[in-house]
Amino acid sequence: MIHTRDLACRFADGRTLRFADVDVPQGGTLLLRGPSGSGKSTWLALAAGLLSATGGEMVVAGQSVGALAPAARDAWRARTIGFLPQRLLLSEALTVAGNLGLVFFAAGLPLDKVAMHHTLDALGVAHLAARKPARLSGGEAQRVALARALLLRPRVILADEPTASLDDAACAAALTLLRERAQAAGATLVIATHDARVLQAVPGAQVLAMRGDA
Ligand SMILES: Nc1ncnc2c1ncn2[C@@H]1O[C@H](COP(=O)(O)OP(=O)(O)OP(=O)(O)O)[C@@H](O)[C@H]1O
Repeated sequence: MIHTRDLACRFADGRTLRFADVDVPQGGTLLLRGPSGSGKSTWLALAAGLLSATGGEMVVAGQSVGALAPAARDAWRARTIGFLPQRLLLSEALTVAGNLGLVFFAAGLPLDKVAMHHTLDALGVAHLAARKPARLSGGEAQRVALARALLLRPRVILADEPTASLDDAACAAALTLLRERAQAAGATLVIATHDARVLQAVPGAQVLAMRGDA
């Protein structure tokens, strides 16, 4: 679940973004919509505890994010949030398995090779475990990044522009995959997008429309 009240973020230069309240039940889907610069990435960073709100409250998976001390926030994020960034940020120096292994390291958990295999297998990419990211297709790399986001069964999945630069067929496939996997895990799904196709492809989702009134 995600719940916000009077959420605001003031930057060092004095500009302030204010966000409308949301109440998303566990397992629900929220679309963050708005033009470039309207605050979608900022909202995601607040939800992940990567940025601190300067006003209001944000509760994610039962935790008031602002109430966590920085070190506790890192551990909480690693165990609670699955992040699918726009640029997938796979380490080119590591294999697919190595990239997934970093998730356990970040969460302070022992490596679980069985969970890694199951998660990759559920996304149809277990056979790529020994490959380096440079040898993956765009679609394969996105599945690997999604596997990395889902690995610890996060309560919340944050996806930043997951359909940017995808053609219509790939866009539909990516959204179906994202929703299916979120549903299977019972995770709350947040998709930040300015892609009009996403709104049609995710009927019934809550929408937070941002105007960018910084
Ligand atoms: N550190 C910062 N200091 C000052 N202003 C900032 C800072 N970070 C972001 N902003 C401003 O806040 C606004 C929202 O930025 P944000 O990246 O959240 O928008 P966005 O909707 O994700 O954009 P895009 O779709 O282009 O990624 C923009 O006007 C941006 O310039």
